[in-house]
Amino acid sequence: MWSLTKFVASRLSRSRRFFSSVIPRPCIIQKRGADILHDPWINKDTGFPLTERNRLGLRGLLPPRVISFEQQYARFMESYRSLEKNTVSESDTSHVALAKWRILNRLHDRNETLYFRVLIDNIKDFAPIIYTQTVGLVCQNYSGLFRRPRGMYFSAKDKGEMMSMIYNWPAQMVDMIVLTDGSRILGLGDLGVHGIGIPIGKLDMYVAGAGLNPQRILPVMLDVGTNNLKLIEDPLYLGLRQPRLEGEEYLSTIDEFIEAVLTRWPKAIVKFEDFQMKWAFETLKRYRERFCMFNDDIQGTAGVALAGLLGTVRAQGRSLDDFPNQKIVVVGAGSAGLGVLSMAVQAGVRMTGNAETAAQKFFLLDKDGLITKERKNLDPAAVPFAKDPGLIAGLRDGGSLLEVVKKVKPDVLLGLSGVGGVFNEEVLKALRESGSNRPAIFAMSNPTMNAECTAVEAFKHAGENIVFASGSPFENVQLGNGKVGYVNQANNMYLFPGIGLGALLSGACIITNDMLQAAAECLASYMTDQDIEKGILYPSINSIRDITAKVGASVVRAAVAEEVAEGYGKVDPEELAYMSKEETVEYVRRNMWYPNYSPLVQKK
Ligand SMILES: NC(=O)c1ccc[n+]([C@@H]2O[C@H](COP(=O)([O-])OP(=O)(O)OC[C@H]3O[C@@H](n4cnc5c(N)ncnc54)[C@H](O)[C@@H]3O)[C@@H](O)[C@H]2O)c1
Ligand SMILES: O=C(O)C[C@H](O)C(=O)O
Ligand SMILES: [Mg+2]
Repeated sequence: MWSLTKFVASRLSRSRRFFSSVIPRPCIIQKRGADILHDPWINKDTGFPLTERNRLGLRGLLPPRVISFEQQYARFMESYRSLEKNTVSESDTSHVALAKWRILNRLHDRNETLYFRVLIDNIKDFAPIIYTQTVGLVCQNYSGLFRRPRGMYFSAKDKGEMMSMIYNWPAQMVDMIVLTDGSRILGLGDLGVHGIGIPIGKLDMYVAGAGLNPQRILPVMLDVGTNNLKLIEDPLYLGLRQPRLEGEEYLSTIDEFIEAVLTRWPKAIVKFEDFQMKWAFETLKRYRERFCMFNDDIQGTAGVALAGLLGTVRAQGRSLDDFPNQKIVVVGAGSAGLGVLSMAVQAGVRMTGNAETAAQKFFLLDKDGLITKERKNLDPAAVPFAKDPGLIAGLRDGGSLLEVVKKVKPDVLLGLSGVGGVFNEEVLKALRESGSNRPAIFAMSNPTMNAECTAVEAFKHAGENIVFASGSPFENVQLGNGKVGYVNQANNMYLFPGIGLGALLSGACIITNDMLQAAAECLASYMTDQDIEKGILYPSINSIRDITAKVGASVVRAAVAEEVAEGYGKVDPEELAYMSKEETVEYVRRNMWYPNYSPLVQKK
């Protein structure tokens, strides 16, 4: 029972926590001298004050002048901006993007505090470089760019050794692991060990967007081989040059890794990222009831898309209850497309109470065209969305996207196919004729070249009245006469930070559908009617910490309501349950790490 004494004690302990987060906490270290300068977690470069230089054996190892954090920051930004200015006329955009990534990565390797501060303050400019889209290019060129390892690598050759290997990670605690096997990196296919760039980029977004402590995150590559022949034949390829493990061999390798992780850090959250569809679904089914994990491509994407679809209904001037009447054509029946449809159906069922009709207005296509009940060898996950061919006259199994758009006359066209340009001029013009008062286009495939269409193409061919969202960033489109076609970035980056932080701070033992649903609904309700009328479905990424505080709090509250919250640190589930909505947001906000130089104290 919740007692008054406990209540007062909890308030006191909360205020103690509050004060301790304002006064910089000392960081206890065991290193000394040059070792400190080579450790990006604690290095301050020329920012070490003289007292610390004396105490830590740094005197003489640095130029004599002490440069303040603000000066270091300004100096970095100046060199970054001058690179930008000097390359503005270069036609090779990928060369410029990689140069920008390199300059940020060098800082990341040297001084994490400064790196994360510049990232947080300039997230809108830097997210497209350290995350989607440049991260795709980085993965494609990984062997050439590799200088210094980051994260951990477990391979098929490490079977039997993973339990001891996990103890090689230098940090005592890990809160969040992002794991990939490199088999479906963005829309770029199997990139093998080069896919490590994705967990690194995602975790950078966790630190910037959710305030996870960078000393408690771990990017992991599970190298089970690659089926990309070009990589296997490349003598400089850094991964295993063998075909991917399959079947039981594959699953037992993942099992071994998971067991090792949970033995060392039983409360770590594991986010699965960019696994090919069969393993994405299989591992989610295998693990989701056993420990705190989620699949970002299936579940994070679904929440962001659902928030955008609900925003679209509002942008069309309809009531939210009208959502189940939206005709939605989804192109791509993979992990992301099926994840989106499943969550949209769950939302429809909640609104109508009718499971039979909830999927009726949703149409699904894969590389072989429209999926109907006549489809042979249909993946079980796609079965609920297979249409009766007689539903609309002229619809047939394998029907092309153009045929489907002409016959169905959808309100929404949503692409998660990984194929650039499939929303071509004809398709977009057919959507314009659909009769929807404000059709929406979600070209969600990444990176930019894999987007189903560009923003300019969408506004040009489907009309100026559309709502547009893409997975990778595009500039807003100038429509003439001062009118602007707004571009939204429908990317799971809006939700995974909040899902992860909410799971961590509630101490959830698993991540439930209700927690994911709460996250999506929170994001959907973030936007004002004025923004939505303009076609703005998602907030600016500049507000990512505020979004994450609210999303994270809704995840915490859902975890408590479902009784899967076990508490975090000294905050027990009862205390979580007692918090009001606002207090929960405050609790999440207060637990976000923020980059400041801490006084370093050497352990004797
Ligand atoms: N914006 C986001 O937040 C987000 C999130 C997850 C995935 N994605 C992107 O979505 C894409 C797909 O990811 P996934 O995990 O579902 O991949 P997947 O490989 O599991 O599925 C791809 C699907 O597209 C279908 N397809 C291929 N060519 C097609 C064509 N010409 N027409 C219609 N369908 C076609 C395939 O049959 C398959 O069903 C990737 O580009 C990925 O980057 C974006
Ligand atoms: O990585 C992204 O930008 C989103 C998504 O997880 C993807 O796989 O494309
Ligand atoms: Mg992904």
